[in-house]
Amino acid sequence: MSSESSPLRLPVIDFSKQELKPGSPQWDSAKHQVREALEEYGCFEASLDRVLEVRKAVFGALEELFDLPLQTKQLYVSDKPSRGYNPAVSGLHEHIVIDAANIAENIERGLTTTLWPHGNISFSKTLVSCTKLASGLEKTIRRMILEIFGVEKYADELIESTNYILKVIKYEGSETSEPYPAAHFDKSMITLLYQNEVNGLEIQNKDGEWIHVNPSPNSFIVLIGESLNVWLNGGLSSTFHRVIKKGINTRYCVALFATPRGGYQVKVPEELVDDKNGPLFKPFDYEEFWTTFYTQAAQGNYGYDLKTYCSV
Ligand SMILES: O=C(O)CCC(=O)C(=O)O
Ligand SMILES: [Fe+2]
Repeated sequence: MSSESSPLRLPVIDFSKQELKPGSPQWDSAKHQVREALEEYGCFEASLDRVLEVRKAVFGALEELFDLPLQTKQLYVSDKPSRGYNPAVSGLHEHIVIDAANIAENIERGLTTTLWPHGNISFSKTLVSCTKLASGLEKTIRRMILEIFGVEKYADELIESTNYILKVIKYEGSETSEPYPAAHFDKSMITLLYQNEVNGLEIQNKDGEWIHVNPSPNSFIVLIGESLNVWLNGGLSSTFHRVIKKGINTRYCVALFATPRGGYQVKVPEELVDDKNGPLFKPFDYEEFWTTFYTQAAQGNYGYDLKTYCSV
């Protein structure tokens, strides 16, 4: 297995067309490309021209946010673990995680007025529009994937039981080549990433090669998480990825994790199970998994994964 970054480009699939409606020729063509990209790379770039209208504002807003004094950023707390403000890890990486970010109020009142008590309308508007674009795109992609597996009848139920978690990340300039985060699978169903011009993300293809991702300014990077892998009874691999940021420029990234909502039982559909292929996973509740995850982590087991948690 090579650990070198390869100059390969991820497939780019265009989602900009307004008439992208299920059943239309444009839809079927994009769906076909999604299938091929996932088979080959387990990942792709989804281009959405509308995001260019907010690009400058998004990274301006992130800069404004992370430039706030530490004491101000620390005011944004959450009663759920790993949500809220997380200070710089080894001085290089800090992030803020917002739960149920598709509800505008959680950004407008939950985040913005905590950080700017007198309000900051342009910050809220920018983050809300970016989240709207990303969650809309995620729904389209998820529906296509369900169609590919012939289980689209579950699309509404699955999408309605989604918690969209927004994570905004700053990677400080440094010359280190240590991966952070280290190689991992996301636990989400699908993750969408939108970054500034500073690269660093690498994804591993099915041959074990690390591909250095160099996305276009109008592209979201689409990753498959472990929840979707489990729900499809192992039918789709999740994307193994890491970040190695080189150079002194600051990298900003917006990550939208589409995760199952707590209280919803994620269960492999009966259509994906037959006499030959039994269910590989037991039904699970995403938030209960995290409770076990943190218990394991407290005992020193940091690599506990969702597939281990719910495998039959
Ligand atoms: O910054 C990135 O591009 C990816 C971050 C990531 O993988 C994560 O937060 O799970
Ligand atoms: Fe990740």
